Amino acid sequence: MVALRLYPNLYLLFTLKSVKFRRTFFSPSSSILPHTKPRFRNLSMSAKSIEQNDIAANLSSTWVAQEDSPLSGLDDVVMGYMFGKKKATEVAHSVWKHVVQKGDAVVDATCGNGYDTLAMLKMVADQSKRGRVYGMDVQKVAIESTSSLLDQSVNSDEKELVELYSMCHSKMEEIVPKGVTVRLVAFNLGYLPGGNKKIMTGSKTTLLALDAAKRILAPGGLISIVVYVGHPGGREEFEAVQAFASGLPVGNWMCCKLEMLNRPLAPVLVLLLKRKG
Ligand SMILES: C[S@@+](CC[C@H](N)C(=O)[O-])C[C@H]1O[C@@H](n2cnc3c(N)ncnc32)[C@H](O)[C@@H]1O
Repeated sequence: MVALRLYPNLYLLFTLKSVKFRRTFFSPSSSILPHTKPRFRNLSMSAKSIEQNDIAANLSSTWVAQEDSPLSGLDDVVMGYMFGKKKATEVAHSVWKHVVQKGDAVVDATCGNGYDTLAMLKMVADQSKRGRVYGMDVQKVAIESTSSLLDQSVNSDEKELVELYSMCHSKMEEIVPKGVTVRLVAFNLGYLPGGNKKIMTGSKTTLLALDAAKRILAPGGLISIVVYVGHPGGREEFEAVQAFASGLPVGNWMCCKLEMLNRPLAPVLVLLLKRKG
């Protein structure tokens, strides 16, 4: 039930898009994520303010998944993104949480300062010590930065689950042992924040790495790519990623992107889900 007072078009459009996102991308009937069963406690909303931010706050507090739902939290972060309050990387982390399980092996293809590596480690680490994060970056300084962030943030048992390599991600198959089930390969493209902006990912190696990721990814797994279009070469790289994603066979892959249409320089999140066999 939706109570419309002011800005009815905006309100209604938002609601329909949210439903569409949930039903198409995380359809409970989908074969890729059988453990996802979205159940929503309360779909009723009331617009008490004419301010867009108030509407956003209203929506996020009322349109919530049940705490025991595997999709708990994802709606809020997607709505936060739509209202300019959450970044593409935050949406990416939230999606990862719904795909990655404790004990999984995952790959951080662009470690940078280690924030993604740390987020992945938290998702896979448990008492069993089976989880693994394979992280890589072409820059040694990035690997050092990642290692230092892990030292500050996790205990030595958890850190042991991470393997860091100073190398190009196009060679990821050389470090992930054959037979390991990789649930997530994540790319956060571009240059190292606070580092040398001339050293950045490029279309050619990114495409090679995406091909490698495709080969090592387990059915039901996810390739997540945050693409920055605002720097020189960024738009071309985005187009290469988009062409790669568009060419994946629909029988085996579900591919989508999250893009701000009226902020052409904002990062774009591209998600490639490999269907289960
Ligand atoms: C935007 S940063 C990654 C941010 C990082 N994930 C984080 O959480 O801080 C992009 C990184 O990609 C790295 N990079 C560039 N080309 C690469 C390549 N061919 N293989 C692996 N890493 C690469 C850069 O050195 C840079 O550190």
